[in-house]
Amino acid sequence: MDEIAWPRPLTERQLTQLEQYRQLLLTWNERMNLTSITDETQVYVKHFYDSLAVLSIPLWSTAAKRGGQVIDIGTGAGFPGLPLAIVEQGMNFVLCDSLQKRVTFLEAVVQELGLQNVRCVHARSEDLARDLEYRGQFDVVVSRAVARLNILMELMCPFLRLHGVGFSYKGPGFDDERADGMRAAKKLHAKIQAVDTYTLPLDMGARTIVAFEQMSSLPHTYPRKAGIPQRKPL
Ligand SMILES: C[S@@+](CC[C@H](N)C(=O)[O-])C[C@H]1O[C@@H](n2cnc3c(N)ncnc32)[C@H](O)[C@@H]1O
Repeated sequence: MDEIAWPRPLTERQLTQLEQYRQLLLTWNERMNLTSITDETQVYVKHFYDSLAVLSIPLWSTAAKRGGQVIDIGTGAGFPGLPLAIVEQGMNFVLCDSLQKRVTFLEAVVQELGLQNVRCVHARSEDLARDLEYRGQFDVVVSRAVARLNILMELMCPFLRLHGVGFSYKGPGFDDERADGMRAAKKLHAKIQAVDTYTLPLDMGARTIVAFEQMSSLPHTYPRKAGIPQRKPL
């Protein structure tokens, strides 16, 4: 994909791993529902470039310097966590999804690409956040296309260490989520630190990443039981 100016220059090895990933995605997509995007250029732009867009946000580097533990909530076919793990091989990634078949696919990709820095976990994030091996253990939490911000923050914040940073990937229309997101942030002791809107290469649309920081420890009542954050958003 020569025509793409990546958020950071990629090595030949990273480009090869992305291409291997694309091919596995398309092959497995024939027998399970992983993505509706199958055109080569669109996979590169709407999945790979979009996943890596966070690398341009200064808070990513700050959080990465503090420590290298990252979790992706509702990763699906691996976005944004897996392209990030390919590029940030010095950081450790947990990819979490509640659907077993997607986790099986991710494990196959991780093995095929020989990635040493990725662990795949089959769980609902509300349950995983009660496990002390995961709760409050991450410098960075990422998530794309899982829920509205006020719901999502309740799923993401419990994984953050003090001053850890969450990055929520949104479509172009974030404005209607802003007020609800701010209200949820307050209850969760988090602060929205940056809202970064960017345009995908080749005019493939606008996207937004919302970055928030965990300012003090999260009340133990969060997250509420699985399903409640979605039914009764903060
Ligand atoms: C629309 S897909 C998005 C997948 C991927 N993040 C992307 O951007 O392509 C949402 C994914 O979140 C997962 N999911 C939804 N709620 C979840 C929860 N509470 N815990 C873990 N995974 C969840 C679903 O199984 C699904 O794979």
